[in-house]
Amino acid sequence: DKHNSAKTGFATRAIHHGYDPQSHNGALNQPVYMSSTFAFETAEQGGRFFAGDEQGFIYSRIANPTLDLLEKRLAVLEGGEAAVATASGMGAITSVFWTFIAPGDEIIVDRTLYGCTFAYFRHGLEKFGINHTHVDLTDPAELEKAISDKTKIVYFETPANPNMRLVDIEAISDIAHKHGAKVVVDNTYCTPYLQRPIELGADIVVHSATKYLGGHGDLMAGAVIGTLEDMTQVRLIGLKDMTGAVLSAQDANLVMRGLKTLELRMERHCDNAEKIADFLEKHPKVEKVFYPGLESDPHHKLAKKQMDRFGGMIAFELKGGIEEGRKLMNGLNMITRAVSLGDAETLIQHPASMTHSTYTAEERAEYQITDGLIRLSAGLESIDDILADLSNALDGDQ
Ligand SMILES: C/C=C(/N=C/c1c(COP(=O)(O)O)cnc(C)c1O)C(=O)O
Repeated sequence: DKHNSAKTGFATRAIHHGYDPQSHNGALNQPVYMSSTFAFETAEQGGRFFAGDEQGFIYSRIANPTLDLLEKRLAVLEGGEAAVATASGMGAITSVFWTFIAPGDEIIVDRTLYGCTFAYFRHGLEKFGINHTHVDLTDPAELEKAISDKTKIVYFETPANPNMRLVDIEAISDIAHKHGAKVVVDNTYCTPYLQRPIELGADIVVHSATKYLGGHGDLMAGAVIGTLEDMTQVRLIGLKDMTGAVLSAQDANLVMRGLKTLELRMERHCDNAEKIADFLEKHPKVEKVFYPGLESDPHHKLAKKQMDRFGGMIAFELKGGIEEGRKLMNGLNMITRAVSLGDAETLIQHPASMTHSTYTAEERAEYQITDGLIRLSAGLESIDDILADLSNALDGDQ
């Protein structure tokens, strides 16, 4: 229909792509197919669907019409050919690796990863004889040194959760492709509104749609975007047989509702984060702020090159380390002490003891996740209220 073209604007595609109300009794909102299985017209048709000789819905662990529309939208927004929706971000990540990796394969992963992704490599894949090497991918020369023709996948987040380090997607992809490795980028922190790794050379993008894409803290979901060939394998091997991490039709519908305001929300997340980062950088009790939008940030130049704006995530350290950090977090009234990110509510947490507690203290030190680091997800509240809450917690009499 008229909105299938990738040439329309981001918000138009997020709202209209792949759906024509006239094909659904005029229903403006897409129907939610709460159906686990699908009827075949004839026994022969069922056989043709299973054999792949004819396209049709069989069973919702394989595909579902509601998920199909979400997947079409995510693919067109990320600039990929196809997508697979999953029940969580970890479901997306593990479905990719279980599809493409076998014992003896080598993978190269960045030093800084979300805690459970780190645990999957360190305590999961290692049990199955997959050799993974942590490389500081913020320096492409380090990848050049570590990669070999046995390397199957190069994996990273940019900006990295939680310390906001950036990886040059184009430079890393060039090196990885010289050795025949697939580049998998976790684009959760940016969303395709701010950054499109496939346009920069990545092969596969994964998301925790639990975060900005859903955007209202009311669902768990994930997504994988890439070529039709790769996504067909992720669907039929990784998702169908290896993880079963199937997203419900109801939550797929909620993710699509989130997508309709993604452009609006990311603009406000960025507006608020820029003001918060500026406030923190100027505050006498703050030791260091990690935000790619700050001129002082070592990754600022790369951020301007590969990100359209600088995102809603901030990391910072107070003078006096985690003791002062805990006092700050406990002194907040509106800003919420909670893990996760990308919600309408501004969230604050302590990675070393929470989202990244899967690392040992030595690993955290080695992978630049300091004990004093605080992570803040800038929400959509009125900025004056956010700054007043932070200011009171920093300076107020506690
Ligand atoms: C509590 C969860 C946090 N993060 C999660 C996360 C996942 C995993 O996504 P599910 O939680 O499985 O949807 C994947 N990729 C990235 C960059 C993430 O931040 C958190 O950091 O606060």
